[in-house]
Amino acid sequence: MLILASASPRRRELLTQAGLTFEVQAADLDETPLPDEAAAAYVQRLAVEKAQAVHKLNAHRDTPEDPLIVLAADTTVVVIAETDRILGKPAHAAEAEEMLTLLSGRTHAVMTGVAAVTSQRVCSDVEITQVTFNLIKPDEIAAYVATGHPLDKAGAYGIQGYAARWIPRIEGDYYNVVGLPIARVVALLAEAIAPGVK
Ligand SMILES: Cc1cn([C@H]2C[C@H](O)[C@@H](COP(=O)(O)OP(=O)(O)OP(=O)(O)O)O2)c(=O)[nH]c1=O
Repeated sequence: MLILASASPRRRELLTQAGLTFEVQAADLDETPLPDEAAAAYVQRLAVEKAQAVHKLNAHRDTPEDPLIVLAADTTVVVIAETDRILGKPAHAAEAEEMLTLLSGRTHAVMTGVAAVTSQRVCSDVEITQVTFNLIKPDEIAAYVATGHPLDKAGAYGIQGYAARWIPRIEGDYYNVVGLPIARVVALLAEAIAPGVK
């Protein structure tokens, strides 16, 4: 039995699109980075913690005939400078405007940590996609933030929506930017169920 430990409608859609059958049960965790935690380590740790929390709550449903496997992910936008700047979901409109101003006219990394947890093992990984933004005018940023769409998204934008008009290229997995690197997830699930079998 597969459980997706996520409240994200995008993750649900992508997993369905890839042909998997699953239940959904969101994990509720403190998402504060540890002091000096690198971005890749942070998203991987959160994905593992989400999957482990939901696995624990459902451990009684794990049987040899139908082993329980819990999948979780965490996506963050990272502006690489002297120190990584981690952009999670904006807390309010002013923070969304600040994030989009920072992303305007530069390339950033979108990192998604993914984890698959069974009673036997914890498998996890990080997928990274580089996303390039054109320069965005301040009035365009204000209008986009006013739509409300940036507020539930890491880095204050959704590549799958209106913001696509500012993104001339990406390098890497598109689905990773939307929140779930499908090909990586399918490989991770296979590894969690039967390690070493390709
Ligand atoms: C950069 C980007 C992020 N996002 C979304 C994906 C994630 O839903 C969200 C990042 O927040 P997350 O904390 O990774 O996920 P979540 O809180 O929505 O769901 P859960 O923790 O329960 O799994 O931002 C987009 O939809 N499009 C984008 O282009």
